[in-house]
Amino acid sequence: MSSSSHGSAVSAGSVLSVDGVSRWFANVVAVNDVSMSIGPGITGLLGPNGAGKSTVINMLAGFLPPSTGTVTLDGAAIWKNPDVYRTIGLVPEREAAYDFLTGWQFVLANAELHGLGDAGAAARRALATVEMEYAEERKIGEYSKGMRQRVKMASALVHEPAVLLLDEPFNGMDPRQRLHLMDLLRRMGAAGRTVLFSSHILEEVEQLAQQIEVMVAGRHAASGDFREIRRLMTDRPHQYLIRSADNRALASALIADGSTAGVQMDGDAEALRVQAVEFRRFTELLPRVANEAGIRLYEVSPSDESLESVFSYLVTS
Ligand SMILES: Nc1ncnc2c1ncn2[C@@H]1O[C@H](COP(=O)(O)OP(=O)(O)OP(=O)(O)O)[C@@H](O)[C@H]1O
Repeated sequence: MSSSSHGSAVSAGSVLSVDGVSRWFANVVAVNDVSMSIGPGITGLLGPNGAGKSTVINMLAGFLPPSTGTVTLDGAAIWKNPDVYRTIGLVPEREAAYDFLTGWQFVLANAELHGLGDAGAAARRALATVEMEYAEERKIGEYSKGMRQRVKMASALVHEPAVLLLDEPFNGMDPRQRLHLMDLLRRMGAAGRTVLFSSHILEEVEQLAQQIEVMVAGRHAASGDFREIRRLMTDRPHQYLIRSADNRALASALIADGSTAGVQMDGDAEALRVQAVEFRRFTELLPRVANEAGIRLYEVSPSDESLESVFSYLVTS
């Protein structure tokens, strides 16, 4: 189905605003003074597990009130505002336990819950959008992970919302299902919808999102397009583990050059741990210094490349 077939019901240009929002559960601060604005097109909410992504999405969907601050859609408070709910669709992370229903029954029930005039037509349209008509008579319990995701998506789309929120939608999907969903979300974004999806996988977000919001440990760590986020990540200091024919000589040559922030010897000079000041400069510097000193490099591997270390760099910088 082409995106233009949804066009009429989409009030293009919806903007979600999170202003000075914190949310705590007993003594756990899940979201800590976060402000962000999410406009039309596709935005990725990136962060490691426990960063507070689901909590933000649940507040944006009207499932959870903020403890302090405001969450609004086009200026209207979202919490306890049924008018706003009518323009928001949520694809939750958790699997709803409706395995005994067929895809058709599940999507139709959602259309009826929304009180849509012609619930049958709305359910048919939503199932066609996610290309699930072929399996609509089968029970959800028999669906693959990707099919479940699509049927959840259809039920979030029955009322043709201007805003679509998806919590970790690519979790557990195979590459083909992932491409299919990406294509679908791109069409939603191109039709003027405000699409926000969460993920802890940078590559996923890079491929799809024009705008990226990064969260770490409840805080808003960075915001921008993927080039800006990439730049923040590659400009940060990097640690490398290096083995060479003469680690001591290489250490002195690197220290003499002054472009490294620190050089440490591991064990009995079996390896070097080098703190590079800047990624690009270091990748040019290291082979040059080694070459000039006549030292053969055996191994150069990044030692702090985990996503968490990248995120914590962003959050402390
Ligand atoms: N209902 C709740 N009761 C108590 N603590 C909660 C609740 N919801 C979330 N938290 C806590 O808030 C923090 C943020 O959780 P949240 O689920 O929002 O993170 P997330 O980024 O979505 O992570 P994940 O990808 O693992 O779901 C975590 O420490 C979590 O344990």
